[in-house]
Amino acid sequence: MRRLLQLKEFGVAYEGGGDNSALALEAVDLEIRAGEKLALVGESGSGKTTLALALASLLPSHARRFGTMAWEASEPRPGGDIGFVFQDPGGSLNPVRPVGDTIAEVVRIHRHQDRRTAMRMTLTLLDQVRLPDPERIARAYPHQLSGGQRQRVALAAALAGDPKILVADEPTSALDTVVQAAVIELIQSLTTTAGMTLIFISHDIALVSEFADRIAVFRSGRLVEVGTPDEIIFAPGQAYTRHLIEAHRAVGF
Ligand SMILES: Nc1ncnc2c1ncn2[C@@H]1O[C@H](COP(=O)(O)OP(=O)(O)OP(=O)(O)O)[C@@H](O)[C@H]1O
Repeated sequence: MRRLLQLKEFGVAYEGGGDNSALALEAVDLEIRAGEKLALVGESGSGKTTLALALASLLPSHARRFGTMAWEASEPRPGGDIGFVFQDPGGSLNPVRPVGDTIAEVVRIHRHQDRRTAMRMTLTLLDQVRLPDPERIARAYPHQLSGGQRQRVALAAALAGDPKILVADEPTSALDTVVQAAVIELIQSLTTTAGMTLIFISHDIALVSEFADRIAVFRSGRLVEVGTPDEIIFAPGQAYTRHLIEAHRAVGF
């Protein structure tokens, strides 16, 4: 697989008041490959979201980056080259606009289309994320949709810019198990078909081992280990990874 990006000694610190400059990521060496499904796992606060935001150049202004992040091609544009799906789909949908308008705006801006074409492409996107009756969904406001429908709409909005990379940050943790499985299957098949790189953030190592090409395990801002699901699940090299797996076995994995 072609290399997309190389991180070397990469880190991020959020600068607070006084000496409170907290290291959210530290000394990360990681290669990301074009078209792979890379899962970032680790407990809350381990730096997964910080890494995703850094990749998309979306870190807040009080964050300081160090080390190197070298893209093979030109640095991607957030919203266009990189699409984001968050845990709470409400965050990427405007509560006072029909969802179709939100998606169509992304199509207009990033695919340079006129209004009419953008709306037609929006209906196609809603169909691709397997929402029945796209016309009706496009006219709906976010609060009129179920959690699973909202997450599919958020996925359509993330795909609207025709991204090369899709970052999904705990996209299913607010959904029930059945809907969760369907949304994951959808993300997986859409990214595979499009040859898109998927960066999937989760604290659930069992969940990601079902579909990821590689799993990167983070703890306290450091990359603990990275490998294929077989390597990570059946031959973890680090005690922390074993602990994450045991924690899942304890609840029936
Ligand atoms: N905007 C911010 N300003 C200051 N500190 C932050 C900010 N965002 C994150 N942090 C801190 O950086 C560290 C890493 O947080 P991050 O959100 O990247 O972790 P995470 O692994 O994605 O966690 P979670 O699974 O809970 O989303 C944490 O200590 C967090 O408190």
